Amino acid sequence: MSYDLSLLGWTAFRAAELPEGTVPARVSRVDRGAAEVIAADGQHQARYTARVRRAAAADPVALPCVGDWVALTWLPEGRYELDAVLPRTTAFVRGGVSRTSVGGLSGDGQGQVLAANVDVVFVAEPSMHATDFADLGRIERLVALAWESGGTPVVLITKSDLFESGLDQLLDDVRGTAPGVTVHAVSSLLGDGVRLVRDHLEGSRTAVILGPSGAGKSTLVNALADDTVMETQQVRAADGRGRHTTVHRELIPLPGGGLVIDTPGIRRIGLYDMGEGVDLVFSDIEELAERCRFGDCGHNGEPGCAVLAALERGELPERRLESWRKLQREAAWMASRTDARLRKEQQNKWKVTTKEMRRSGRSRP
Ligand SMILES: Nc1nc2c(ncn2[C@@H]2O[C@H](COP(=O)(O)OP(=O)(O)OP(=O)(O)O)[C@@H](O)[C@H]2O)c(=O)[nH]1
Ligand SMILES: [Zn+2]
Repeated sequence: MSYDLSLLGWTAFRAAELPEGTVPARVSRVDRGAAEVIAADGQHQARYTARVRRAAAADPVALPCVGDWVALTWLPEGRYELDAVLPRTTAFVRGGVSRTSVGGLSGDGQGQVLAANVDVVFVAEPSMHATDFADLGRIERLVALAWESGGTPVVLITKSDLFESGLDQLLDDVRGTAPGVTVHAVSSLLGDGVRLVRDHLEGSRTAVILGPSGAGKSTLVNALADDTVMETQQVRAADGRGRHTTVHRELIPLPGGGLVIDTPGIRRIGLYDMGEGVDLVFSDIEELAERCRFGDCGHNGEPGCAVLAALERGELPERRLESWRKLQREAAWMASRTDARLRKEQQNKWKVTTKEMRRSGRSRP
């Protein structure tokens, strides 16, 4: 079995970063100490070299993850080893690392990368969920997370067939919630909008689908694949003892081109790590805030507050201001945690430096 890597998203840009004498491959799944990879000559299980293990011990962000492009080296005994993770263009990180670490493979020693090199982030929110309508607050949060990853968010209002009338009104509200983000209505059941979704994957782009349980994510992947990938992805593979174990495929190539990454971690991803993502989602409020009389206006009744004025004029929904406040608090809390860690790291670094100086007989400058 051979693979055309360009269909998996391999580009000349990435090829330029491949170390000489190594073979490129994309990670389709990770296990402890090894990854399943797809190379041009087929699928392999590749163990990590000492170099990769050392880097990961120093910072878990350096661990290979689903979607990574990696460099393999061929061993004389006839198997590949995974020797390097190529720079990531985007990354979903759990645990307090921001975009600055993407590509540089450096973090604060706490992060874990859930998926890498994701181009498109579909935020799936059902038009109706049990007896509730689409949750605009959840869309805001997931769109913020999408921006934070470095990928491009696209909001999908799923199960659009459950909405009789008023779908256009709902889509308008959603567009107001996520300025500058493409919004589609999708019904996998009727096939409505599925082509629009597929168009975002043109050029072998990689996507994830975020959204609550029951949003119709699996059904959508099936619709994209024109068959039941999600059922058939429970492929049975013989393990070393000849037993059959169920292997869940996490990097799913679609027949029409493009890939979807679907891992338990990505399914559970919630509200970690929002910094600049919040500002992008709430660009309307940020713009208003710039017109407040005081630069440090808290929008709590200060004179000349443009935010509250917009609220009074009915131009800014109360709900939206409240979600913004909530996200601001969460982002501040996340930042305080990260700052505490950074301070500690700085201290440790300083300790090492002074120790080295003492050893070399120099005193502090
Ligand atoms: N009416 C309607 N129902 C749908 C549609 N898409 C999915 N469903 C139904 O919604 C339910 C949940 O769909 P799933 O695809 O399993 O949802 P999911 O997001 O993958 O859920 P988790 O696996 O729990 O994360 C199933 O009963 C589907 O049949 C749709 O377009 N319209
Ligand atoms: Zn104000």
